Amino acid sequence: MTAIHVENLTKRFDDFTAVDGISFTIERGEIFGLLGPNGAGKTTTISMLSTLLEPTTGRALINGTDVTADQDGVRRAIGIVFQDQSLDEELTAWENMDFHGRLYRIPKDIREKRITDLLCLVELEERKDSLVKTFSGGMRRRLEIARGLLHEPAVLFLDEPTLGLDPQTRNHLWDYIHNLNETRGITIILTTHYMDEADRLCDRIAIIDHGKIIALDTPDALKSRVGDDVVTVTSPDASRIAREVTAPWIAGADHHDGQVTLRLKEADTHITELIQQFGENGYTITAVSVRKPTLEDVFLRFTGKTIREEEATGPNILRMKMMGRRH
Ligand SMILES: Nc1ncnc2c1ncn2[C@@H]1O[C@H](COP(=O)(O)OP(=O)(O)OP(=O)(O)O)[C@@H](O)[C@H]1O
Repeated sequence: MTAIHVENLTKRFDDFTAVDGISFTIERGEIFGLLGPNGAGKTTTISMLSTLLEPTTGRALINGTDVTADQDGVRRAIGIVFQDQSLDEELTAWENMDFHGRLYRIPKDIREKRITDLLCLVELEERKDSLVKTFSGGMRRRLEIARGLLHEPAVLFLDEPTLGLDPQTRNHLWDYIHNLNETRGITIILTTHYMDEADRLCDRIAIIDHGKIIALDTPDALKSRVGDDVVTVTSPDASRIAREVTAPWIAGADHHDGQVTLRLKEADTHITELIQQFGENGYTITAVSVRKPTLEDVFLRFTGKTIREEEATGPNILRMKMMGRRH
């Protein structure tokens, strides 16, 4: 059964195209990740899917309901947790939940039971009467997730769910999200620019760059598309190495940041031969590391850039500054 169907969805802000004709389908019960650098178009995409922004062109259906034609219908079917915290600091955890439940006109007895259940689910039941302003970042995120689930949505949107949280809290939140999906069968669509988050949580991932989907598949399939092992060489001669080193067992090379990333078939067998070639050609080598491919390599493979280089590009930073965004 299809939970989300997106066809040629596009969003333009004046002459700037933030989301550029993307199409994909998400099945019920999937955890689907939109992965990409800052400014890639992830938030704009889920803002359109959750009716907060009107698409410029294209179509999106949530549980069969069109996001433009029936906004109320879509809003009933979804829960949203956005990057910017939207809890009322001066209210308690319980009051924040209760207020949300009233907005959705959930009858009192059902509302109270669900609030109790959800506060237990996110392990905040003992703090239900504490003011939100006394909560840590992780506790606030958990409360927001609980609140997003109060009207029992079929689809939950999480925009950068662990942004700015410490690694331990991030790990905890991943467990909650996973658990939610397993026990309640909720379809989850999340945006992230953390590779490890996407890898660990998502059934499938769409990698977005400059408003376009550049790859879409399961994390394992994406990594296997990069194929082979990854050898990273740090060297002042990085660009020469990328150009000059060839062998039948080298599947490709990318040069970035004073490093060369070589994709090797069976690195264990060929690494000595490779290092020998470096010596013969007189390259200066500072460090060599060998590992299995990650989603970062997938991004590099499809865009020719690392996600960090992408984040640091001038136009993105300028555009965000002009918009007064916090990134
Ligand atoms: N209201 C707007 N007006 C003009 N440009 C916008 C607007 N909203 C977003 N953009 C631009 O559209 C592009 C995509 O932004 P979006 O927030 O969707 O990216 P993102 O992938 O979610 O990044 P982040 O990780 O920073 O949230 C960015 O270049 C952004 O500056």
